[in-house]
Amino acid sequence: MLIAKNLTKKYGNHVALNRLNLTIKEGEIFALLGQNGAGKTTTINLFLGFIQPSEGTVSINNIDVVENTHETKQHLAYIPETVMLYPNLTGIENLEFFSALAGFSYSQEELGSFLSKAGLQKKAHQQNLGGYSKGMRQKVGIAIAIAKNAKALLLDEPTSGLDPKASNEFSEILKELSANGTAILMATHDIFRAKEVAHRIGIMKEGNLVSVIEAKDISANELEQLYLQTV
Ligand SMILES: Nc1ncnc2c1ncn2[C@@H]1O[C@H](COP(=O)(O)OP(=O)(O)OP(=O)(O)O)[C@@H](O)[C@H]1O
Repeated sequence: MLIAKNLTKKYGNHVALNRLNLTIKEGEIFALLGQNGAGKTTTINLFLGFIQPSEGTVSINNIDVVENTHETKQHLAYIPETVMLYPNLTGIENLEFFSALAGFSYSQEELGSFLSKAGLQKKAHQQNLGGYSKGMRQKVGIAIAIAKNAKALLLDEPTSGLDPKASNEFSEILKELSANGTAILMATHDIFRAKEVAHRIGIMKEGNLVSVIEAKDISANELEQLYLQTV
């Protein structure tokens, strides 16, 4: 569970995030939409403990991120726009390395099964990351989340630059993770993907979460109209 209470981030006089109140429950996918500079990445970085709040609190599974950054990181997986992995290691070696960093030791069979669950074709497991497409790298990122048994997954524009098929596959994997109880927060510019994958959608403007919609209550076209009227 991800909780922000009155979460605020200021840079000097500039309010990047203003009194955000948000709870994302186990198994829920929440998509954040908003123009450049609206505060989406700031929100994600606060949950990650990369930056400190100016006011308010942020917690993961009821553990305060500021007070226990190290502990909350163990519950988290993070997929940025470009997943940073070692180009000279294979998919399975990268997964082994990042699982070990998180304190997990898995057999080659287990590591392979996580990569397969994340949708990576078997023949790619033993290939160097340097030759992977963006979609394949994202899948290794997902496999790391599975290997860590992450309770929360944070994604910053994960489907930007993915082709429609890769993007669709990625959405399906996110749905599977949510069905297994992972709380997912995803910042995106892709309105249609947000509608397709998320349970709830928030629209941010100038640091404020101005609208929260249940995805099932709105069509993709209505969401686009609402977005354009809001931002
Ligand atoms: N380190 C920083 N110093 C000063 N201002 C910052 C800093 N980081 C972010 N900001 C400001 O905070 C605001 C929110 O930025 P943020 O990156 O969260 O937006 P975003 O919604 O993720 O945008 P994008 O869609 O471009 O990724 C912006 O006005 C940005 O200029």
